[in-house]
Amino acid sequence: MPINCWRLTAGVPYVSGNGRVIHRFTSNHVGSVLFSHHQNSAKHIFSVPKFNQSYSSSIIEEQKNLGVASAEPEIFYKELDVAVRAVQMACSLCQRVQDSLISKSKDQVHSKDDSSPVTIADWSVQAAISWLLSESFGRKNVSIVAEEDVKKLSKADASGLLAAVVNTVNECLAEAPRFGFQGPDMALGTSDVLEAISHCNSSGGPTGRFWTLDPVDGTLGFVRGDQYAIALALIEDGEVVLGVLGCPNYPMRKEWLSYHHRCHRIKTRLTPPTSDSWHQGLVTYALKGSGRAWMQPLLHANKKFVWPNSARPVCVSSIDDPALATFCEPVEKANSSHSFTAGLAHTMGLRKQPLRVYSMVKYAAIARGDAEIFMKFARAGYKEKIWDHAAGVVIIQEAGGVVTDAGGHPLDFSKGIYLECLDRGVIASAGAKLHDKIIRAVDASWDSSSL
Ligand SMILES: Nc1ncnc2c1ncn2[C@@H]1O[C@H](COP(=O)(O)O)[C@@H](OP(=O)(O)O)[C@H]1O
Ligand SMILES: [Mg+2]
Repeated sequence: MPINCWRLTAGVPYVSGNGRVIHRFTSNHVGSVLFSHHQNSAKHIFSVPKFNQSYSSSIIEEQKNLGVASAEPEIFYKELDVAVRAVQMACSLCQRVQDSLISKSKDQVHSKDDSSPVTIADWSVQAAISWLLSESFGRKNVSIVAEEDVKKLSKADASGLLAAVVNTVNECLAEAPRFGFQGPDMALGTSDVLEAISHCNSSGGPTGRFWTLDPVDGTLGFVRGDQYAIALALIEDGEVVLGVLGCPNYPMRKEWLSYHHRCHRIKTRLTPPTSDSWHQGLVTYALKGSGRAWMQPLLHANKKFVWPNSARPVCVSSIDDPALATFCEPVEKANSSHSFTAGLAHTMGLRKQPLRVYSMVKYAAIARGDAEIFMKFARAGYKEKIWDHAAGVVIIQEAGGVVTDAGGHPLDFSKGIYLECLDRGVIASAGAKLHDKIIRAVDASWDSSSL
């Protein structure tokens, strides 16, 4: 018998120190733990982390009340709980940095070796989430594939930048108790922050459990004061088992998605927020196999996070007539061919203007029913990264939608950091009928395209 399984007995609840039921194993769970390769998962669940357990138990109860999960995905409740609260914290961090970018100077935007933009928010979110996951589950149990590394931060001339990152991480972690985490005993030092960022150096693969993190997806949108997302997913044996997307500027009304963020702010002022605080930003999430996806508003300043934090289920659109459907795509034509999608739209009879939005907010838009189709066709040779899709894929699927490559195959998260073998592009849609039409249209147009 694998270590740590001695506590497992079918049907017997594990009761936390405060007497609340944390986890009730069914015989299936015993089986899945005993016979999976992940003996650590038992330890993972039963170890007493440096983490407020009342949140763990309350998510289970609240999620059951909300009907989020049937029996099977129960095993990932704690991971989901931690992931949602960590992404909430990251949203708060990013909002502060974006506000300062907009109101102060643009010299806070830096270039990576590949010339793509990066800001202190990218490194700070990666450090903060890495630290929170390690504190919650134990450092050696946490493997993360993430976008940023410390190359630029470690250069001799980057001391100011590094100090700003350390400061931002500590500001964020100072808020940990509000989100149900125990913060660090004392402020993290430079080496702690660099270590937390570098810890995200997993390269994924077909077996085992690892997180994917895009700390600021759509950095271009972020620095332009527009849409961006924080994307965290958990992958086990190549399958995405949970996804969380923080969308701090996701507007209440879908029409506002295509406006510049400044315009959205003006609109928000014109239409005052309602009492349930959905006016700006949300976190959307799903557990694989639960048949439900959820969204909840960002936590208001000074409020304490309490599940379910006004969560509501989200569902894809029921529109299956292309003439009524909206498709969304990247803002930058360098990231996806606008001319190819315009041709597809024409072939399929899509009449509406495309909704062009930065980042994985597009996945949230499909899951919430604000648009029916998302298409991305990158230039030949570009390899999609797993952190740019994992969280969004499971959220759309659990909200009732479909995500495949252009050949109709599921995206394969088991091949390392890239979506290797991706056939031409990524397609997400609200349902099978629309999906089939897109795939047929791609087949009909591909050979005459320049892609
Ligand atoms: N040439 C390219 N082709 C396709 N995708 C690209 C690209 N260059 C960057 N990207 C990816 O597109 C993401 C932005 O998505 P979108 O274009 O939908 O806003 C980027 O995420 P980051 O901003 O996290 O680097 C990056 O991963
Ligand atoms: Mg990205």
